[in-house]
Amino acid sequence: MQRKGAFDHILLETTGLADPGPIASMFWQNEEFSQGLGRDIHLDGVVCVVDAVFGKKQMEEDHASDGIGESLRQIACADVILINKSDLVQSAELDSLQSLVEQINPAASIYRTTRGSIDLKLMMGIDAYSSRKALLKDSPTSHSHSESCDDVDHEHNHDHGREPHHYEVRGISSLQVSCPILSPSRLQTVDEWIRTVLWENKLPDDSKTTSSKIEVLRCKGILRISDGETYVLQGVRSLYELSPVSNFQSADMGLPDEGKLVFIGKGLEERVRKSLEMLLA
Ligand SMILES: Nc1nc2c(ncn2[C@@H]2O[C@H](COP(=O)(O)OP(=O)(O)OP(=O)(O)O)[C@@H](O)[C@H]2O)c(=O)[nH]1
Repeated sequence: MQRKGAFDHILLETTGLADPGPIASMFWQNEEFSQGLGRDIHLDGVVCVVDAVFGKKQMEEDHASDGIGESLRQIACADVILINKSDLVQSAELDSLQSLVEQINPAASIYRTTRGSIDLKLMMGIDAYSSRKALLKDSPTSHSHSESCDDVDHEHNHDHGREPHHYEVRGISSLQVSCPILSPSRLQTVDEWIRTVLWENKLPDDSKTTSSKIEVLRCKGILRISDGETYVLQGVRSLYELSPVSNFQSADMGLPDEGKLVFIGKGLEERVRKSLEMLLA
C-alpha cells in the first residue's frame, strides 16, 4: 500500500467456514484500522459463492451452536451471491435454490454462473458499503434470472407486487419494511430503535424475561426526510452507520421515492416488524 498504485483491488478469500461479518466490520468501521491502512482502502462488498450442487444440502445440514450455521451467515452477509456450477443442475433445482437464497438475503444481487465466470463489474467496484449503494431490490419476491454466465446482462427482476414478507430459513430471517417520508425528529427515533436492536439485541419496549434475542447480521436502508435529505443505513452486526447522502436523485437511480429498511438476522419475528412499522407509521 505504501507504493502508490500498487493495487487496483484486494480480494480476500476466506476459508469455507469463515463468518464474513467480523471481517467486514473490521474493514468497514474500526477506529485503529481507519487511521492505518483504512485511509487508503475501503470495503467494496462481500461476495458469496453458493455451490449449485451441494449448497442446499450444506444449508440444511449446517448446525452451529448458536443456531446460525456459517453457510447461512455467509449468504446473509453477502452483497453479491454467485450460484455456481449452474451447468450441473436442472433449472427447477436452480430456481428452488435461488428462492431459498433470496429468502435468506433479499437485498443481495444473485447471479448464476458456470466455473465462476461473470462480468467482474458485477462483483467488483460495486461500492456496496458506500452510502449511495444501499440500493435494495424491489421486494423479497423478486427473482433474478440469468440463464447462463454469458447472459448475466439480461438479468431482470419481476416484482410480484406483494407486501413486505417475513421469511425464516433455519433461524435466519429477513425483514423488509417500506418507510414513508420521515420528519427529522422521527429519524432520531428510528436511529434509537436501530441502536437498541443492534447493540442491546432487543426491542426498545421488550421486557428482559419474555423476549427472544435479536441478532442482526446485516442491515441496509434508505430513509427520506421531510426536509429533502436522504439518509442511508448500512450495518454489519452491531456496527452501523446512518448518514445523509448529498445530491441523492432517486429518479436518476431508478429508485422509488419512499424509503426502505432491510434487516437480516435471527429473532426478527413478527413483533419486530410490528414495532418498526408502528415507529414509522
Ligand atoms: N461443471 C462444473 N464444474 C465446476 C464448476 N466450478 C468448478 N468446477 C469444478 O469442480 C471441482 C471442485 O471445485 P470447487 O468446488 O470450486 O472446489 P472448492 O472446494 O470450492 O475449492 P476450494 O476453493 O479449494 O475450497 C473442480 O474440478 C472444478 O473444476 C462449474 O461451474 N461447473
